[in-house]
Amino acid sequence: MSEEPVAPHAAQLIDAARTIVIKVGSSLLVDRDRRKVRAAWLAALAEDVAALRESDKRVIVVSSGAVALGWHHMGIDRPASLESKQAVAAIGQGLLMNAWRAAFDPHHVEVAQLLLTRGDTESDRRRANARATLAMLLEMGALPVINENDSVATEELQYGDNDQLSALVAELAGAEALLLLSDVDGLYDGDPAQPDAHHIGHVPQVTPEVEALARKPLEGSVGTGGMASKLSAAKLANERGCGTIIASGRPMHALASLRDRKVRATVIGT
Ligand SMILES: Nc1ncnc2c1ncn2[C@@H]1O[C@H](COP(=O)(O)OP(=O)(O)O)[C@@H](O)[C@H]1O
Ligand SMILES: N[C@@H](CCC(=O)OP(=O)(O)O)C(=O)O
Repeated sequence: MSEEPVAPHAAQLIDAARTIVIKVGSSLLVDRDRRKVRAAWLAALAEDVAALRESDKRVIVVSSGAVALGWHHMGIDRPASLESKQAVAAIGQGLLMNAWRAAFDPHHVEVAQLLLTRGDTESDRRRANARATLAMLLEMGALPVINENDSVATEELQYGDNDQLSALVAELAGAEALLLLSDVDGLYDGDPAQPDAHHIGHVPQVTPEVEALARKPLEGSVGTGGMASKLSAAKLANERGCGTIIASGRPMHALASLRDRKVRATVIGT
């Protein structure tokens, strides 16, 4: 008699990994009403990341938020053109790094900004450079906080969104786990806002049927790409042997709760 396979929990993937990439979306970092960083939330995440590092894991952060922070800071409407997004990103990126630095200061962790464009991971020479810098930062004990170089990346140089970037960073770093912290606790078989939608705990492989579950991003959301881009990032990471977790970063200490198996998530590709 064959036994039903037990779905792996996200905590297992994190425990087994030596290197973990954590992607934080704009919707988590930016308080839209107060038009600034959710500092208390970020401080709680920093505490969890510091604990993860203490358990001998190498951690890399991919952080969104430059565009949303820049635009909120300037008190303007959401920018529509590429140039205006690039301009507000140049304002927001500094604010974003200030927030990460303030959050990690109590833990005596140096944060290191790394801004990448598509060209940095497409050419062999530049990929090798980025990989070497990343390895050196980790050796120094710094916490790399990576974002797309929004202010210079024109369309042909763009990754498009940070979900894709985080999968490429996972490859650069040889990570075994990619954690996509979002405003939703994983993949659903329908609109997650509807009570009849079911949570999917484990996706062994991103097939076209799985991809078809992703719905269009909501009007007015600060995130980019929605669930479709998370699934495509997961597929890319899986192809490189890196398991992916989509989890909610909404609650305080979301990472610790995940490690303690107090919350659910979607594990993809293991
Ligand atoms: N099948 C689905 N399951 C879960 N969430 C989905 C699905 N389809 C679309 N979504 C949407 O994807 C959103 C997460 O993506 P996004 O807004 O880009 O967040 P982030 O800022 O974290 O990158 C969720 O808020 C949810 O509304
Ligand atoms: N590089 C952009 C983020 C783009 C992006 O993918 O945003 P999100 O969907 O919130 O992860 C920024 O810092 O604003």
